[in-house]
Amino acid sequence: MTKRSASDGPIRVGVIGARGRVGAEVCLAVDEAEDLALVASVDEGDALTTLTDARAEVVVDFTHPDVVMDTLEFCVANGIHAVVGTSGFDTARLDVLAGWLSDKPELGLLVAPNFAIGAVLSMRFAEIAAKYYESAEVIELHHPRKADAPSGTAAHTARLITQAREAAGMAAMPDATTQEADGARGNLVGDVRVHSLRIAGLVAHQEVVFGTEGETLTLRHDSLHRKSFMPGVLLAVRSILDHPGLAVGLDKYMDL
Ligand SMILES: NC(=O)C1=CN([C@@H]2O[C@H](COP(=O)(O)OP(=O)(O)OC[C@H]3O[C@@H](n4cnc5c(N)ncnc54)[C@H](OP(=O)(O)O)[C@@H]3O)[C@@H](O)[C@H]2O)C=CC1
Ligand SMILES: O=C(O)C1=N[C@H](C(=O)O)C[C@H](O)C1
Repeated sequence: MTKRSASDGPIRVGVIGARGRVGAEVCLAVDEAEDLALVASVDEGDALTTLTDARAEVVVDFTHPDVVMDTLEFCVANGIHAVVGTSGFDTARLDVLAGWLSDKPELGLLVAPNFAIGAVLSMRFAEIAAKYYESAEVIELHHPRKADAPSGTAAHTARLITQAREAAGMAAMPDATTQEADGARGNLVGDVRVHSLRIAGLVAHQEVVFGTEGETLTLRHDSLHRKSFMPGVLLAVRSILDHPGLAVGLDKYMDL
């Protein structure tokens, strides 16, 4: 793959999930950006060859956890960089992606649990705070049409906190619960309890609650509109050509 230069013109972008809640916003944002060209809009029922026919250089995927892996296999096989917002990535899936990329080291593949800049910062702040507090739990609140629980952002946040606590050699969190109704204490991701709310009228929100003797710290982020994800998506599309390999989290493309 030869290096791209400014004289090559706008970056050719394909959007997958283009008629969805987030994908439709991505199409608008790409269309409005002078340095980007929306060359393909793909949704359920459309052939992925639409992307290769349109010579897309970068795809942005906001679809569904059940379909995203097949799409990414197609992109990697066809040398298309991928910016992925779709949730549902666990370690096993990330390992599969890394395996595919081993034959295509020049390709960039970003899996970002959340593109809102405040959410990225909030995850970083949670990672920093983790070693100072005995207790930490995550509450994520989303619109009721969301397919997956817990959210990708909450799972990623919980893993970051778990890793930071492990690195600091912290003891288990205090919790005297011995009798528990199913789900009452949430879902355990790593060492962290995650509680998922689905409420009509909401978009995407998260609180991370830390506590220790005599004080608590609450980190809260609110996406009030899906436009909140667009600056991060555009940053990723513009950066991915210079970031070969698999990256998890938009922070990998930021100066954090
Ligand atoms: N990382 C981030 O910052 C964010 C991530 N997300 C994640 O993005 C994903 C999409 O969210 P959202 O936009 O709300 O969901 P939507 O259901 O509104 O959009 C998904 C779109 O993908 C389409 N689709 C389904 N299957 C395919 C397929 N095989 N090929 C192409 N398109 C397909 C759907 O079509 P149809 O409706 O006909 O099935 C729909 O138009 C979710 O996993 C969500 O968690 C959401 C917001 C931010
Ligand atoms: O489905 C959503 O809406 C969102 N999904 C992502 C997630 O699972 O974390 C990102 C954001 O929370 C919105």
